[in-house]
Amino acid sequence: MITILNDDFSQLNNFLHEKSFSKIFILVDENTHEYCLPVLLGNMETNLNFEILEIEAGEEMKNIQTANQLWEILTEMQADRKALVINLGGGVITDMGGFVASTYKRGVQFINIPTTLLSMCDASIGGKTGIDLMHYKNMVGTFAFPEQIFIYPKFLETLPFKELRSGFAEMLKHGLIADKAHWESLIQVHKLDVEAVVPHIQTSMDIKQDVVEKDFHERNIRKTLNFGHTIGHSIESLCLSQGNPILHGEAVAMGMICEAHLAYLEDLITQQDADGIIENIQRYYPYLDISDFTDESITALLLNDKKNTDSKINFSLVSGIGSCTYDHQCSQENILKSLDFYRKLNNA
Ligand SMILES: NC(=O)c1ccc[n+]([C@@H]2O[C@H](COP(=O)([O-])OP(=O)(O)OC[C@H]3O[C@@H](n4cnc5c(N)ncnc54)[C@H](O)[C@@H]3O)[C@@H](O)[C@H]2O)c1
Ligand SMILES: O=C(O)C(=O)C[C@@H](O)[C@H](O)[C@H](O)COP(=O)(O)O
Ligand SMILES: [Zn+2]
Repeated sequence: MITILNDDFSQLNNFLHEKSFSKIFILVDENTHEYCLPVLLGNMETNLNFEILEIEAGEEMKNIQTANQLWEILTEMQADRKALVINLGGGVITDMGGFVASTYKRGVQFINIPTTLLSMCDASIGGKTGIDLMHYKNMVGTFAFPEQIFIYPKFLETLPFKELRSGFAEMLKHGLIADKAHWESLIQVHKLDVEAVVPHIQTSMDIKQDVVEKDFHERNIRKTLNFGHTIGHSIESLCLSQGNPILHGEAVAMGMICEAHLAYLEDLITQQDADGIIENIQRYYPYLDISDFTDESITALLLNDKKNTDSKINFSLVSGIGSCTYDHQCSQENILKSLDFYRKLNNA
């Protein structure tokens, strides 16, 4: 269940009163510790004891070493099965905290309080938890629903612009795969800021939730939420492995450009639709330099995508503005052409 919090956090306090948790563990990173934890603690009313678990910020932390440290801390603090983990942060915190909670003692309850646009609209919803493995994205994880998701849009007021723009990419994705009207209202945003995006959060949340309700375990339609991610994740992984991470939404924006062109090459959309998608994404996202990455290095990562079957790369590709296919196998020639298309945009 998703609740938009009032300024007094009463819905969160009611939730804490109604359930009989033994203790609370609040997971934050250094930034959400500074900007969001004081707001939470200033409004949280509970007689339960709580501990703060802090990790460094960034995708580089979303790995087994951090998970292990958190499992060890929970053990040392004698967290029992009635403990509650509160994930207060962006997608790194909700992915990591959900993973740690859903595996510790075979699962303790957790709630998500997302603090980035990306985690409000996407990462905190849907129960995909996980960590990266050898820079491969989200390779180890669980499907585990949070008990509740509490959204407090005012957290966005301290979010850096690049992070806001990163989250906007997942919102654009929601429009492209499922709701043309959402896409069309998003591309009316000329100045990307908190005021402009907040009115659109609910629609994005609804699209994500609706897809997840139909296919929690990603056996079919949930794969559409991966539009832009097949190529996007491979570039995100390569940047991460070079010690030069890019933001998830930046990778998804780049991936959506390649995959929109790929959808055109595969006769799924018209050139006009492909161009419209690409030009609009380019309005918000600067060109991402992929000149360091060879076709071979990108293909090697594509071959390990989680959607693959029988050693075949299965793409989720838009089939119009507001609709999306999945399990679409493309010719190798077209995949490479789509990368080449992106490289040439640098000089266009
Ligand atoms: N599980 C899913 O369904 C799902 C969906 C989309 C993305 N993801 C994952 O989410 C992650 C990206 O999430 P993200 O973009 O939220 O990144 P993030 O968690 O790294 O947060 C981005 C940055 O913003 C800071 N921050 C967070 N809230 C803040 C606030 N209110 N004010 C100031 N600074 C703040 C963080 O400390 C961090 O530096 C990736 O690992 C991606 O794979 C998961
Ligand atoms: O919820 C989903 O399903 C998604 O695919 C949402 C994506 O935006 C998100 O990045 C997710 O973490 C990707 O999952 P993965 O299974 O491709 O790692
Ligand atoms: Zn994503």
